[in-house]
This record gives sequence, C-alpha cells and structure tokens, in this order.
Amino acid sequence: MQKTIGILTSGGDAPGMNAAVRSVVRTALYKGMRVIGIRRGYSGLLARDMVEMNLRSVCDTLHRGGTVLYSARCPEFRDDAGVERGKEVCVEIGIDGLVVIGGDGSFRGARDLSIKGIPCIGIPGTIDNDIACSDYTIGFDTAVNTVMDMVDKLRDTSQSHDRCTIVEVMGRRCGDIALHSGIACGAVAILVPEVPFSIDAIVEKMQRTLSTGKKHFIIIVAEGVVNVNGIGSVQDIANEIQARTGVEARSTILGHVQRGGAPTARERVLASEMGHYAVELLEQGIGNRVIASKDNKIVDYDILEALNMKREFNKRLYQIADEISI
Ligand SMILES: Nc1ncnc2c1ncn2[C@@H]1O[C@H](COP(=O)(O)OP(=O)(O)O)[C@@H](O)[C@H]1O
Ligand SMILES: O=P(O)(O)OC[C@H]1O[C@](O)(COP(=O)(O)O)[C@@H](O)[C@@H]1O
Ligand SMILES: [Mg+2]
Repeated sequence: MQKTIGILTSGGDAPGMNAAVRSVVRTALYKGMRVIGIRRGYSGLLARDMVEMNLRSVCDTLHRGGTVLYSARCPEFRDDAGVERGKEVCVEIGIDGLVVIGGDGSFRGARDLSIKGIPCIGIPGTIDNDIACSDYTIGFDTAVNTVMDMVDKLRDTSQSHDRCTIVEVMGRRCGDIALHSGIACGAVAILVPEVPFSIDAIVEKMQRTLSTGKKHFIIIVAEGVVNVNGIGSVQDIANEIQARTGVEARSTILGHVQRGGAPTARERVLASEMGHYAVELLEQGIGNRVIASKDNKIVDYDILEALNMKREFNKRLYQIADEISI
C-alpha cells in the first residue's frame, strides 16, 4: 500500500531547513510515497493548513534561507488536548509518518505525537546547536558564518577607534554560536550560559593585554547570559568595561540577521543526508527516532533517549579560545 508522509518545520527557522524539506520530498517521491507539506509547524497541523507536494514543489529552494513551509511556535501543542487533536488530523488525512524539522521543543511535540501512535522522525534544525544527541544541527554553521562576517566588519571600526566592541549573539540556553564565532573572530572573552565568568577577570585580562600593546577588543556574549544573575544588557557591560579599563566601548545586538541567509555548503549536504535518512526509516516502518550527526556519520536515536541526553559544552574549545586570545 502506498505510504503517505507529512513534513513540517517548527520553532525558529534555520538556514538549511529548505534543503532538508527538499531531500525528504524528493526521496519520498522517488520511493513512490505521497508527501503532504504542513505549513507553520504544529499550528498548521491543527488548522489542516497543508498541501500535497510534487517533484517541482521544492524547485529553487535548496539555496534559500528561511523555510518554504513557514514555521511557527504553537502553544496549544504543549497540552495533551492539542497533541490529541494533532493525532486526529494525522489519522483523518491518512498520514503514516511525520517528519519534524526543528529544535528540542519541536522534538517534544514529536515525542508526544509518537506516544499517541503517529510515527515521527525528528531532524535537528535550529541555529542554536542545542540538540544533545547531534554534534551539529542544520542552521548552526550558517549562523556562525553570518556572525563571523558581521563581527569582522565590527572589528574594522573597533580597530580604527581603539575600542572594545561587545557583541550579543543568539543562544538562550546554549553558548555554541558564541563559542564558535568567538574563536573565529578572535574574541578576548566569550560569555556563555554554560560557564561561570566574572567581569573582574575580563577587565584584568584586558589590562594585561593592553600592557603588551593590544588596543582594540571584541567580546562575544550569548543572549542567555544577559539580564540574568546581575549581568545587565550588553550596553551595561560596555559601560562597565569602559569605566574600568579606560577603553571606549560600544555594544551591538546582532539579532535575527543570524537566522537568515543562504545556507552554507556544509548545511546543504548535512540537510540532504538527514532528509534522505529520515525517509529511509519511515519506509522501513521505523518511527519515533531522531536523526543526528555523530562523529561525521548520520545516525538515529530513540526520541525519548535523545530528549533525555544532556548536552555537553565543549570546555576544551572554550579553554583554547581563552588561551589564544591573550
Ligand atoms: N514540551 C512540549 N511538548 C509538546 N510540544 C512542545 C513542547 N515544547 C515545544 N513544543 C512545540 O514545539 C514548538 C517549537 O518549540 P520551540 O522550543 O519554540 O522551538 P525549537 O523546536 O526550535 O526548539 C512549540 O511552539 C510547540 O508547538
Ligand atoms: O524568533 P524569536 O521568537 O525571536 O526567538 C528567538 C530565539 O530563537 C532562536 O533563534 C532559535 O531557537 P529555537 O531553534 O529553539 O527556536 C534562539 O537563538 C533565540 O533565542
Ligand atoms: Mg530550541
């Protein structure tokens, strides 16, 4: 019997989601399945906002940021009643399996739907890189490259004025964007939610480097550390650094620019592989799994197991960043 699979993108959009959608659609059609594209994540599922996909539905999308299926945050899906309605829609439409491209929140929704009997496969798509079971999530590489481009521009003006530039990047609970862009941009300090830090230590480090002739500085701050534990906004940090070091300081919040733009080649390849793998699983009647990239291999985990894993912050990379920015 011909299988029908549903596909949706959920949570914050991420560059490369389109490449994953394209891969799922083309692989499924190649294998003789039907594909229903569900718009705006779980909201679209509940609203029956969906369209049947054909080979041409995903033309000219591989290189585009955002998601052609649109994305949303759907509060109703956090309640059992919402998930129950979602299950009923899947049964009514005849969806045999659902591919959910999103982050940890979206996977919780997929887990709940799976428990109700709809086989779901999660593909990690979020710029945050906060999926514990996967070394990389779709969108992270592009976001880090976007931050790098922006901070390189900020460095030009920071250098010209002997300033300290404090840059806030995205990542509420995960400091990976800050860590990787901080290394790539030679930040003197990287502030992340996973590692305690002190402004005193940063001031001291800046004073040491000032004494060896350094005159301009970049500090990268993950959004997850501002406005918590007495740390104010990035402008407050800038004011304090300026008052205590005498170096003129400016702050910049990069914001949603980090979520847009054409996906990098790495992202497109990763998304294509993961999308293909997801359909292979559903073809074999396997559901309730999360696809992951582990040691450069595409693998899958049980969705409950994946959600219970604890993400490990790369302390070694953090230490390297600190040691080479003196
Ligand atoms: N605990 C949960 N149970 C069920 N569904 C959830 C849960 N958390 C999030 N979701 C669903 O997933 C959507 C996306 O989650 P969110 O955390 O905003 O983004 P991401 O998936 O990128 O982490 C939410 O709007 C909601 O519909
Ligand atoms: O789109 P919004 O509502 O402004 O959310 C911003 C948040 O979304 C993200 O860009 C991505 O997070 P998710 O992948 O969990 O949705 C975070 O880095 C940021 O904190
Ligand atoms: Mg998330």
